[in-house]
Amino acid sequence: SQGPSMADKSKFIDYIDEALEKSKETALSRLFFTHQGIPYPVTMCTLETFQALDTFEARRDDILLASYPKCGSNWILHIMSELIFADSKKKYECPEFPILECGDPEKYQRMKQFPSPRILATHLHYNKLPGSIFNNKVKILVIFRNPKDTAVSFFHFHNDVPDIPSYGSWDEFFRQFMKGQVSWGSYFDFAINWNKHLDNENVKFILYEDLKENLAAGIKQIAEFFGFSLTGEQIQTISAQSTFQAMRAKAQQTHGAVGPFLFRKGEVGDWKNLFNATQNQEMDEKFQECLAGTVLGAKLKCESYCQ
Ligand SMILES: Nc1ncnc2c1ncn2[C@@H]1O[C@H](COP(=O)(O)O)[C@@H](OP(=O)(O)O)[C@H]1O
Ligand SMILES: CCc1ccc(OS(=O)(=O)O)cc1
Repeated sequence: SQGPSMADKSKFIDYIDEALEKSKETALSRLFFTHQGIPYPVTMCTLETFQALDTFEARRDDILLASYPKCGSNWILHIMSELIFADSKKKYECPEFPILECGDPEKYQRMKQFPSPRILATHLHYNKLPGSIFNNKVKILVIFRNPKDTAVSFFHFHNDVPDIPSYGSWDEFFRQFMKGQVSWGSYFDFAINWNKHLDNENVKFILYEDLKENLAAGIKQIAEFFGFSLTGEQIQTISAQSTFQAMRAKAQQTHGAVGPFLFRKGEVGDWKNLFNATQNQEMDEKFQECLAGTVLGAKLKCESYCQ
């Protein structure tokens, strides 16, 4: 690849290896701690880091990628680093674990030294982001995926990665997902919260399923939003390097032991393999209750992807 070499993600791999090591000793019943009403995994987040997050100093040219877990954050991270490489010819180094709220409390001090543009990923609800993001008018790309495939991907992540605490069954995971008793809380609360801000001038929405349908078109939109001017050929090159197959082939090299699980199947509609009719109806009703008639409800195109 001529790109920013995800092979140089050693910080990512180190951090994940450490989290997996902690996970080995963590039973599911002890996985979460609650902060401001939201459960987070103790293997990834700490109270001290949340407190330090208030001191994080955003920059106008930071790139914030916001998503609920399993909506494709590693995909978008890769695309962004390729875009930066194409624009600047400088390899994007990933100097910290990219999820803003994960890591040790000193990371925000270290981040002051990193060159712009910095790519920050987050699973936080809009109203939990540090104020400096808004004060500095950081551009935010929000990635959503239909809730049914998101739940199925989340379940597999827990139950397939050997060191991550498993759920007793899909039915058990589904119950907890619907109650919001999973890492980073309820998909639907996350969605309701972000829905109110999708029209903000610094916020751009992108749908996982749309990217799957037309990757080049999605990458072009992302490039335009962040002000990168790329040729059609550059967009095509990045598309070819960002397909599921291309990323999965390098997953171990780029993301370490967890790589093949982070790039598991990459399909739309996998939910049909696990949802039963009752679960399907329950999620449809929850969707209606939380998102019917909203901007986000329409943008998720559930009539195409969740029915
Ligand atoms: N290039 C790509 N194309 C399509 N899906 C991708 C992808 N890269 C990652 N994904 C999918 O995004 C999900 C992980 O999201 P995250 O990066 O936020 O943890 C996984 O879904 P599946 O478990 O359904 O395969 C993964 O396969
Ligand atoms: C161990 C629980 C866990 C860890 C990481 C998660 O999200 S992400 O893969 O880092 O996006 C979710 C749950």
